[in-house]
Amino acid sequence: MTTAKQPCPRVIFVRHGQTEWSKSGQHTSRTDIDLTDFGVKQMRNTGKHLIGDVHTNMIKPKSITHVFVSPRLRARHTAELLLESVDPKIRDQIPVVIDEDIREWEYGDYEGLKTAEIIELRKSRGLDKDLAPGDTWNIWRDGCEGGEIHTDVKARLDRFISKIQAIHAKSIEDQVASDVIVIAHGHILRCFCARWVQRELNRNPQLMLDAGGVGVLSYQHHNVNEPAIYLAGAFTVPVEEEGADF
Ligand SMILES: O=C(COP(=O)(O)O)[C@@H](O)[C@H](O)[C@H](O)[C@H](O)COP(=O)(O)O
Repeated sequence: MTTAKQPCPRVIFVRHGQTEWSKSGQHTSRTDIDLTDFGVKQMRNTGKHLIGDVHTNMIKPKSITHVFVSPRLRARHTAELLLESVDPKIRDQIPVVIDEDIREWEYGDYEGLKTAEIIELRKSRGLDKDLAPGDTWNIWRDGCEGGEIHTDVKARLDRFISKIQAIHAKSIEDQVASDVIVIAHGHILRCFCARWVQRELNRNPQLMLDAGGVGVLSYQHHNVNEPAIYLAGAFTVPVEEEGADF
């Protein structure tokens, strides 16, 4: 731990922009669909506001130490759009890593289905008949047939989080700013936030994230052993006089 006045390392996570299936509510994991035209506009605009050198930009390009991206096209396209307005001399120095550990929860047999359709499918297969009245399929508790259950997701996310925390530990030691950007999907990013603060994934962590949504994780007391969800993370006004440029 250090008391130096470097900004505390952060993870800025972004769910990819709108797709036809995020719009319709179909479960999308391996299906490699692209953003809609609106999704493209959404993420280009988010990039301009989020990343830049004026005080209203939350992320300064030089502080970006890594960008981790899900292998799916909608996430990779979002990454390109977010970084589009960064000076190419800086952008070319930023490691952009495609990482399988942050791919979407594998939905298996439920790929492409809406929640109501999954409930019907399971009923037709004789599943869930012992549930209490009003209770239905719940991905957290029940997982996905032919896909992943919460323990699979937990294992890969814990590995992913260790990679980020090693980058951040080094940046604290070197007393340099470090923003890691993670671009992925609805379920996996909610799981990622839950695991960041050591919550189990066998129940709904009750977090919301729309397509195009942005959130921030960091550490209390500038200490990688104290990961925290940064509730005011997206507020762009500097919180201390030092380093403020207005
Ligand atoms: O497919 C999902 C996320 O993938 P991506 O669009 O690549 O981020 C899921 O999050 C579904 O979009 C979502 O769970 C589904 O629409 C069910 O919604 P709900 O029944 O309201 O939880």
